Amino acid sequence: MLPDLTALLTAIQPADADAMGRARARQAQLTKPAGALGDLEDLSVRLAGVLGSERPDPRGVAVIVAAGDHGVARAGVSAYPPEVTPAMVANFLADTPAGPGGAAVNALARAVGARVYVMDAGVNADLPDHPALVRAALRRGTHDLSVQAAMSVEEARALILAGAALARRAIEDGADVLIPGEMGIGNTTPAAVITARLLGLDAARVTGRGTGVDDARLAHKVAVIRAALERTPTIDPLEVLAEFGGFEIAAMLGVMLQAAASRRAVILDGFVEGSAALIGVTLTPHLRDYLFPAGECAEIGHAAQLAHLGLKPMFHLNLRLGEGTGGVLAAPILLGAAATLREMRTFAEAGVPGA
Ligand SMILES: O=C(O)c1ccc[n+]([C@@H]2O[C@H](COP(=O)([O-])O)[C@@H](O)[C@H]2O)c1
Ligand SMILES: Cc1cc2nc[nH]c2cc1C
Repeated sequence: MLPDLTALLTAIQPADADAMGRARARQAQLTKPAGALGDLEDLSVRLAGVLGSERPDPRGVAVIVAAGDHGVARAGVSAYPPEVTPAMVANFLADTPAGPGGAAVNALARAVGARVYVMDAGVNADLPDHPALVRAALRRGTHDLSVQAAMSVEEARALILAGAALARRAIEDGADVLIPGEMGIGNTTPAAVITARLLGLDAARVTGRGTGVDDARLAHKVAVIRAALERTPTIDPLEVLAEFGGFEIAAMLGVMLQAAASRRAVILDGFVEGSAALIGVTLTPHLRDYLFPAGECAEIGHAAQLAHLGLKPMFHLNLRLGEGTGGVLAAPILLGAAATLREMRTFAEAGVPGA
């Protein structure tokens, strides 16, 4: 394996089991009926393990939206044309009366106080300079994964490291909760190929409607995904990423790996993020300790990803947008879980009978 990526993977250690033990004990003494905070209790204990404290006090929340285009998008697998990808990057950066960015992720991030970072990981157009645009593109769009490798392993590695570098910047800027997000017309196709290969599932079980393809396009999409899977039998995670992935998927993987190496929490949005996470846990199983799935998204195949990760989503809102939107919406839930451990009093402290 390549040395800098090896160092990043080696730095990912299991979550702090002692802190989790103390957090679990503390949750049991807080002023509420036993178990009454439901799934927030487990979330708070897992976050205690990530941040190494039974009173976790996460600072900021950052969403890193990586954009990339896909050769396979020309094969008719999406309901929208690839020109949408660079146009949406401009939308993420646009001046609007409400503030910077006119996309769903911008509006939701403003609503919950999350900071938005935007990366060109390899879109199809020359983007105008913008102070908030992080340039990491090696070329414009991947090759068509149904006929050849989407990218080289070297390109995959470079994008992973670019994602990791931007995650380090977000952490330096104050983020303890990181949300990888993505924009890329066609990218539910690479996500489905990666998921089918790493989970050993048939293409039809993991191929969803993405932006909303009709039945005919869905059948064509399954055939394109089968063609990709038949091209190569590799199960090596970096090769799977290079053969079938996208530049933004590689960048999101880098965000996840750096967050875990730096002991920060990662909120997982949808199916495309899930495909990056599957590659990540195949590279290093400890990554799982740092992942917090937001909602179960409407894309079929997401449930199989979450089952493989052994992680429970926080809500079911039938989101199927991407951009990190579900992750941003989940941030207040995770921060709320931390606040219970940190700020609630115990039965003994509050003098409430019934401990
Ligand atoms: O991540 C998801 O769960 C998700 C599900 C459906 C659609 N998307 C978004 O829609 C685009 C991919 O859909 P498609 O049909 O072009 O493959 C891409 O820009 C994603 O951000 C994302
Ligand atoms: C408009 C639009 C916005 C998106 N955001 C994420 N994927 C998207 C796909 C489309 C088509």
